[in-house]
Amino acid sequence: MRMRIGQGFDVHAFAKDLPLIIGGVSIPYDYGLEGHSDADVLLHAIADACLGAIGEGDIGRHFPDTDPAHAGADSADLLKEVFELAEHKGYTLGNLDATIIAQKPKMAPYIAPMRERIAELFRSELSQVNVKATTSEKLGFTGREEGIAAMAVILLESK
Ligand SMILES: Nc1ccn([C@@H]2O[C@H](COP(=O)(O)O)[C@@H](O)[C@H]2O)c(=O)n1
Ligand SMILES: C[C@@]1(CO)OP(=O)(O)OP(=O)(O)OC[C@H]1O
Repeated sequence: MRMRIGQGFDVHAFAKDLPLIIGGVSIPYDYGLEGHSDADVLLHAIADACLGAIGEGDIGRHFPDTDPAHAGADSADLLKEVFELAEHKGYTLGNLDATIIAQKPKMAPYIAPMRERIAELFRSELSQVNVKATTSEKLGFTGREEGIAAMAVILLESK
């Protein structure tokens, strides 16, 4: 069996009057995240991890933020395309683990639906996907509630 590991990291800034979508799940909150796409910071970190594992660069290379075609894109569609690239190379998901770094809002109620959505996008079992959240104890840009960061590690397997 061949195994490939990848890691990803992403940050988006909060802005008023935008929807907050993380891990493909809409979270009711006073602020959303700014971006060229729907700014789903978690799915972007996971997409970068997946692209890293297959040696295919990063999300900005595949979906440039200068391309109007991706304006307001649903990041689930972008991640689906990224994983299809991995599938074409013969890979399936081994497992993935991700962390959302956010002072607010509380992610705990949304972790289960995020895992379900991500497992669905990777055509995998729930047990292969783990999502965590942490504050940064009020330190740094996440602590000042200026934005949200996410990181992900992925293991892809091929027979
Ligand atoms: N935005 C967040 C941040 C954290 N959590 C949950 O709270 C636990 C404690 O967080 P600390 O940063 O104080 O260690 C953490 O383990 C998460 O379960 C959360 O739901 N949403
Ligand atoms: C996803 C893309 C493309 O719409 O735009 P953003 O939503 O700004 O997100 P980012 O994490 O900067 O990654 C790459 C982009 O090209």
